[in-house]
Amino acid sequence: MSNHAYESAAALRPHGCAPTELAVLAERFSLTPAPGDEQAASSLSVHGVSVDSSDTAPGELFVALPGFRRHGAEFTAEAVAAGAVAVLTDADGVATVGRQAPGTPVLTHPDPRAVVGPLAAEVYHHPSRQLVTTAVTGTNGKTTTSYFLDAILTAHLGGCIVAGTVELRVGALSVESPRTTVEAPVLQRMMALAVEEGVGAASLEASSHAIVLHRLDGTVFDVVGFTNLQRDHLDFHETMQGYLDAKAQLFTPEHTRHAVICVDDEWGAQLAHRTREAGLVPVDRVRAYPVEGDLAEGTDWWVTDATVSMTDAATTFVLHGPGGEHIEASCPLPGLVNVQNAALALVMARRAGVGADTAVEALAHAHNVPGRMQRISQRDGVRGTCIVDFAHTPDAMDLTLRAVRQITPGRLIVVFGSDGDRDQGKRPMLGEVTARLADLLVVTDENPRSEDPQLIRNAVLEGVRRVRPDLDGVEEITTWRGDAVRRGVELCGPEDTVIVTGKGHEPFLEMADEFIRYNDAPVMREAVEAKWGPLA
Ligand SMILES: CC(=O)N[C@H]1[C@@H](OP(=O)(O)OP(=O)(O)OC[C@H]2O[C@@H](n3ccc(=O)[nH]c3=O)[C@H](O)[C@@H]2O)O[C@H](CO)[C@@H](O)[C@@H]1O[C@H](C)C(=O)N[C@@H](C)C(=O)N[C@H](CCC(=O)O)C(=O)O
Ligand SMILES: Nc1ncnc2c1ncn2[C@@H]1O[C@H](COP(=O)(O)OP(=O)(O)OP(=O)(O)O)[C@@H](O)[C@H]1O
Repeated sequence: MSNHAYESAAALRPHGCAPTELAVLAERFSLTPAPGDEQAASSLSVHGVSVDSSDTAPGELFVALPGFRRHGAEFTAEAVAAGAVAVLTDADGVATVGRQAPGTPVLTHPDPRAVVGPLAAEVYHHPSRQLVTTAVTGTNGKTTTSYFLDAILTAHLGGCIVAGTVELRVGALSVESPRTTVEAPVLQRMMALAVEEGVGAASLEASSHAIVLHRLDGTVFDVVGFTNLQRDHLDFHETMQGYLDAKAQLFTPEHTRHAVICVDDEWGAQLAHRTREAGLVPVDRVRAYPVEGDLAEGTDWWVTDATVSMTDAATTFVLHGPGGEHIEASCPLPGLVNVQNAALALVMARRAGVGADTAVEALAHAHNVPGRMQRISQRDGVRGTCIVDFAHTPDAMDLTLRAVRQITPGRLIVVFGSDGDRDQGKRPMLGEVTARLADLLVVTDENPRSEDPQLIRNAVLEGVRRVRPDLDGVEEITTWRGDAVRRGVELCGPEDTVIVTGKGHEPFLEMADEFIRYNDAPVMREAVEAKWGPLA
C-alpha cells in the first residue's frame, strides 16, 4: 500500500520549482561530494527531493536513507531510472550507490535523515513561511482536531491543505495518505503546491514517529497543539515518558512559534509545565473536561456547560479564556472527547490569528471528518441516525458508544469486528464492551489479513458471551462486511442509531494478504437510500 499511496502522492508536486544548485546545498548542509564527484556535484542543480525511489521525479535529488530494514542505497538504480540526477547518502551507502548507478554524482552526510527536512524546505523555497501552519499531536483526536482546523482556516483564508491519516489534500486534489505524517520532501512539496495555488493555510497531524524521524524538520509551525497521551506505540518509544519526550520535541522553537496544550491528563500537564519552564515558546493551557474546585486554576482556557443535543447530535459548550474571553461554541460531533478536540482547535485558531466569530461559525459546520463519527443519515422522524466511526480499541469503543448512547432515544445497534494479525487480546475485550453498551450487535469482519476470519469472530463472540451467554440480540454475518452494514441499517428504526466501527475512512479491506477496495461510508449510504429514499 505504501508504494501505491506514494504513486498517488506524485501529483502533489509544485509545477514550477526554481532549481537549487547542489553546491549551495552542499555548503549549507555540510554535504561532502564523494571522491571524484566534486566537479559534477558543483555544476548540477536539482528541482526537488525524494527519499523513496517510487516517489522520485526527473531532476530530483534522491536521498538514500539507512532504514530499519533496508538501506535506501539499494534502490538507487530505480531512483535514477525515475530521473534522479544526484544522490545523497551516508558512508554506508556510498559503495552501493556507486554500484547501482555508476556516474551519478554522490554526496554524503553522516546522518542524512537529520538534514533531509531542512534541505527539502530549502529546495522547495521554504513554502511554510508563506502559509499559516498548524500541527496537532497526541494519541487520540489528531485527525478530528485537524479537520476542525481545516474548516476554520478555510473560512479564515479561503483554503487549507490537509496532511494526516486520512488524506493528503491540496485544493481540489486529494489522495490517500500512506501514513499519519509523510516524509519531509512530500510535506514540503505539498506546501509548495499550496503556495502556487494560492491556498493560504496548512493543517497537519504530527505523529511521534514523524517527530523522532525528523519528518517535520524544516518547518516552524505557527501553532502546534497537543490533545492527550494514552498507552500506544510503546514498541517504538519503550516507555510512556519516552513517548511524551518524543512529542515534546515539537513544542520547541525549532518547530513552533506557539503551543496549545490540553492539560486534561497528567502528560499534558507535564508537557505544559516543561514548555513554560523552558520559556522559549508561549503556551496556552486548555482544560476541556470538568474538574472540581477553581476551574481556572492551572489553566488558561477552560470549558463549561457542555451539553449534548439529541436532535442534531451537536454538542454545545462555553470556552472561557484569558482576559475574560467567553466563546459560546457548538461542535458537530457528540461526546466529551470531541469537546476536547473542538476546544483545542478553537484556541489554536485564535492563536493563528482567526477571529472568534469566524472560528465558531466554521466549527459548527465542520461535519464531515471522514470516518470519525461521520453521519451518513440524521434522525428526522423517518430515518434513524447512521454513523461510520474508527473506534478499534476497547477504550475507544467504550468512549464512542457512551457518546452515541447520549444521542439515541431508541436502540443502539453496533456493526463491528476486529483486526487480523494484530493484538489478539483486544478481540474479546471489544466484544465484551460492545455487549455491555449496545442493544443489538452485528458481528462481522474488519481486516482479517492472513488469519481465518471465523476464528477472529469467534474470539469477539467469546467476549460477547461474558455479558450475554445466550447471545441475545447478537447476529453474526459470515459473508461480507457490506452485508453486515446493510443488516445494521435494516434493523434501524427512526429512534435508533446504527454505528459501524473499526475501519473509519479506510479505503481497503485487507483479506488473505490482498487489499480489496472497500469503504463503509458509501455502503451505508446506499443501504440508507435503499431503505428510506434518496439523501440530500
Ligand atoms: C518505523 C518507521 O517509521 N519506518 C519507516 C521507515 O521504514 P524503514 O526504515 O524500515 O525503511 P526501509 O523499508 O528499511 O527502507 C529504507 C529506505 O529505502 C527507501 N526505499 C524502500 C523501498 C523502495 O522500493 N524504494 C526506496 O527508496 C525507503 O523510502 C527508505 O527511505 O521509512 C520508510 C520510508 O519513509 C517508512 O515507510 C517507514 O514507515 C513504516 C511504513 C511505518 O509503518 N511507519 C509507522 C510506524 C509510522 O510512521 N507511523 C506513524 C504513526 C502512526 C500512528 O500515530 O498511529 C505515522 O506517521 O504514520
Ligand atoms: N480527544 C480524544 N480523546 C480520546 N479519544 C478520542 C479523542 N478524539 C477522538 N477519540 C477517539 O479516537 C478515535 C480516533 O480519533 P482520531 O482519528 O481523531 O484520532 P487520531 O489521533 O487521529 O488517531 P489515529 O491516528 O488512530 O487516526 C475516534 O474514533 C474516537 O473514538
